[in-house]
Amino acid sequence: MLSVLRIFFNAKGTNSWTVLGALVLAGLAEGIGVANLLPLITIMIGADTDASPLSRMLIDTIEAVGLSPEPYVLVSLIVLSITAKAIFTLIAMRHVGYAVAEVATGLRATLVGNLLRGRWSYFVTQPVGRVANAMSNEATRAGRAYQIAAECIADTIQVVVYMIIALLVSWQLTLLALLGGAVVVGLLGFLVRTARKAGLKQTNRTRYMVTYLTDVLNNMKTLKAMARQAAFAAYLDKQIAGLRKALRRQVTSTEALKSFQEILTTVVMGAGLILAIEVSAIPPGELIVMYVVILKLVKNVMRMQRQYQKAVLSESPYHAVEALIAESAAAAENAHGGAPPSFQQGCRLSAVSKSFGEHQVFQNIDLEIPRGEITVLMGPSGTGKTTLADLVLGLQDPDAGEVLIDGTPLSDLDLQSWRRMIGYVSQDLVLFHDSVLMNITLGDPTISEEDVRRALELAGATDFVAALPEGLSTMVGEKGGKLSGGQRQRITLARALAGRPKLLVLDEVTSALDARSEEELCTTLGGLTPELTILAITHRPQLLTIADTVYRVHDGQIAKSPVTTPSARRPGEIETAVATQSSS
Ligand SMILES: Nc1ncnc2c1ncn2[C@@H]1O[C@H](COP(=O)(O)OP(=O)(O)OP(=O)(O)O)[C@@H](O)[C@H]1O
Repeated sequence: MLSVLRIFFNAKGTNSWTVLGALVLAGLAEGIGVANLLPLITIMIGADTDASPLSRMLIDTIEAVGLSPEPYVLVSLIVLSITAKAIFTLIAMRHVGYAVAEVATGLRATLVGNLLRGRWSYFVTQPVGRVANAMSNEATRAGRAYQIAAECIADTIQVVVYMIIALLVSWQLTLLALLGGAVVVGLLGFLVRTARKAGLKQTNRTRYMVTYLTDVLNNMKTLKAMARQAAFAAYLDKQIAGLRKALRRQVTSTEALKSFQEILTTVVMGAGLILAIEVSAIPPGELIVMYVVILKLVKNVMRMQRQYQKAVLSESPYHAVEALIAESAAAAENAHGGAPPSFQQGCRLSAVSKSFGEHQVFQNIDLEIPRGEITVLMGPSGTGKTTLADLVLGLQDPDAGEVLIDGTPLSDLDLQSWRRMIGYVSQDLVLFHDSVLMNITLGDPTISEEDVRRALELAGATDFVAALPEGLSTMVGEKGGKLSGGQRQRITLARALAGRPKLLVLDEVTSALDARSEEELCTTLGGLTPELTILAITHRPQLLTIADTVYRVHDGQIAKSPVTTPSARRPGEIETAVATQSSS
């Protein structure tokens, strides 16, 4: 029950105290209505109204407000009370309705915010499918969990109200009824536990399945090309079978609870009635009212248990989203200073060391990226070139040493402003499933169509974009699948240039281009300096022809490669440099 209360009171964007207040008022109103049945029935059967303390108390109250305890007064009171109960319940559930939407959207908004603020190192450990599942399926179920928690609490309040009324009529019979109820609840408790397990299984299986499916879809071309779908399909079938079993268990356990409750309640109530008639000396009027009250009480206890079963069934998605929110909040990017960045001299890495776990990528390295020049990083695969770029972008933090921008540590600068000064082309040629235009502006309203056309021109993409069926509005397909690798590369370069950056960071920007396009692009890039500063990572020789400085990354160290500036370059120098790096 604690977990249900936690969901009810902790869910953000809800007005749980108002809901609780309205539910308590609804419970009280219903209590007054039902309690008035006692004097009504007592009068109707001509029994002594003084026989029960509750009956006497109600009649005294009615007389104290100047009314007489006539049947029409009592019936009117019952009608008024039940109407009030319905209105208060409606008020509570209207709030719950709003809250359900708030919980589902609030969880999503918090999760998105946390993920966007998260460290890159955290993000790369997160399967996309897990996040997608949390955003869609789990958040929706979590919103519903709030509603069920509220309904469960409403039922609990009603149980308490009926218990008080029953106690006022006969505490002995009430205790007997509660004992019977507790036996039924206890006997059927295993069905609640089964439902909880089935709910958890559904949540976990769905998460695994969506995560796995996302990976399969991302790699569909490779799987199809080599006809390797069979193993993946078998794994998915297994997960689907597990999910089917969990869903079947949920329905079976909820239906079984309902049916067993009905049987056991009838037995307990029957036994209780016989006991009351045979053993107790309760007057008939009171006995009828008592039966009505206790029947209601037991029914409410049973409904409360069914509602509780539903609540535990739906608590796992709520907790799953909460766990992801807490995890992503803890993985927020380190707080940086708020100093505005400038880029007049350039960027420098000073005595930087960086490890991933036990694996030391760099130890005490220095690197200069002077403003207005082209700095190229080369070296064998896996030696840390991308990690170096990530340090400059602030996506990774150094373990020791500093990244300095115009002499100021990056940790003192406003990181977002620094990144707004950068144009970045990543190694992955993945585009958004959207138009060419959207893929270039990334939704930034400050980038004009003029900026886009200029960027396309610089990236050598104007002609092929113009030839697309709908030009800039052409949809590029999933991950840009309707474009060739080279075309995607030009779009990503245009995207990097569209925001008129001060520093361009290019990770293997020519890898998908043919020799002629690569040469053309290098000429274009050479022409962008000195207005623009370029840090480029490459395995290919062409970029070296325009480089001012070439660094070779190797064995945790970085060294200036003996390649001179373009103007002083000797024949064969580039070929030697490339041969040295690929032989490492
Ligand atoms: N987030 C990470 N967690 C753990 N290890 C990582 C992470 N990122 C990179 N590495 C490791 O750090 C090393 C350097 O990786 P990096 O991607 O920087 O190499 P690279 O020189 O750019 O390689 P390539 O030329 O193949 O792109 C590799 O051994 C890699 O496995």
